[in-house]
Amino acid sequence: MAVRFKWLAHGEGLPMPVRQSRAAAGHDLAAALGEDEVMTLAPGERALVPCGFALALPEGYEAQVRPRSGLAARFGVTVLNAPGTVDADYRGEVKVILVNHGAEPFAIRRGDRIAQMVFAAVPDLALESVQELEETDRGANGFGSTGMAG
Ligand SMILES: O=c1ccn([C@H]2C[C@H](O)[C@@H](COP(=O)(O)OP(=O)(O)OP(=O)(O)O)O2)c(=O)[nH]1
Ligand SMILES: [Mg+2]
Repeated sequence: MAVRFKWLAHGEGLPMPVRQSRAAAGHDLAAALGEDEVMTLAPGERALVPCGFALALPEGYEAQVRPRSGLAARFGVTVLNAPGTVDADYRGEVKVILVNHGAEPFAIRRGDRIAQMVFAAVPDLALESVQELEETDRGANGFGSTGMAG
C-alpha cells in the first residue's frame, strides 16, 4: 500500500526517507535544515527538527517517529516523545523532537539522519463503558509484582 508523500519547499533536494537495508523496519528521517545551518543541542536541550515533508497516511495507519540506536548509544541523543505519533489525518510537516541526554553538545546539519519512521496499523477499537470487568489471574497486580530475579 502506498503512503502519499509531499516535499515542502525547504525539503526539496533531500533524499526521500529510505530503508537502509532491504528489510529494515524504519525509513530514516533527514533533518531539513538550511544549507549552512547548524542546529546544536546542548546537553539536556531539545529541539523540533523539521523533516521537510508531509504525508497522507491511509486511514487505519500511523507513522511512529523513533530514535536511532546509534545516536542513542554513541551520543545519548534520542526522540523525547518516542515513539512519536503521526496521525493519518495530519497534513503538517513531520518533525522530530530530538533531545540530547549526553554530556557533549550535539550538532545537526541538513541531511543528517536523526530518527526513523515506522509505519504501523492502528486497530479501530472503541471504548465501551461497563460496570464490571472480567476477572483474570493477574487481577490488579502490576508494576513489578512478579519481581526481578531470574
Ligand atoms: O514526533 C512527532 C509527533 C507528532 N507529530 C505531528 C503529527 C501528529 O499527527 C501531530 C500531533 O501529535 P500528537 O497527537 O502526538 O501531539 P498532541 O500534543 O496531542 O497534539 P494535537 O493536540 O495536535 O493532537 O503532530 C510529528 O510530526 N512528530
Ligand atoms: Mg494528539
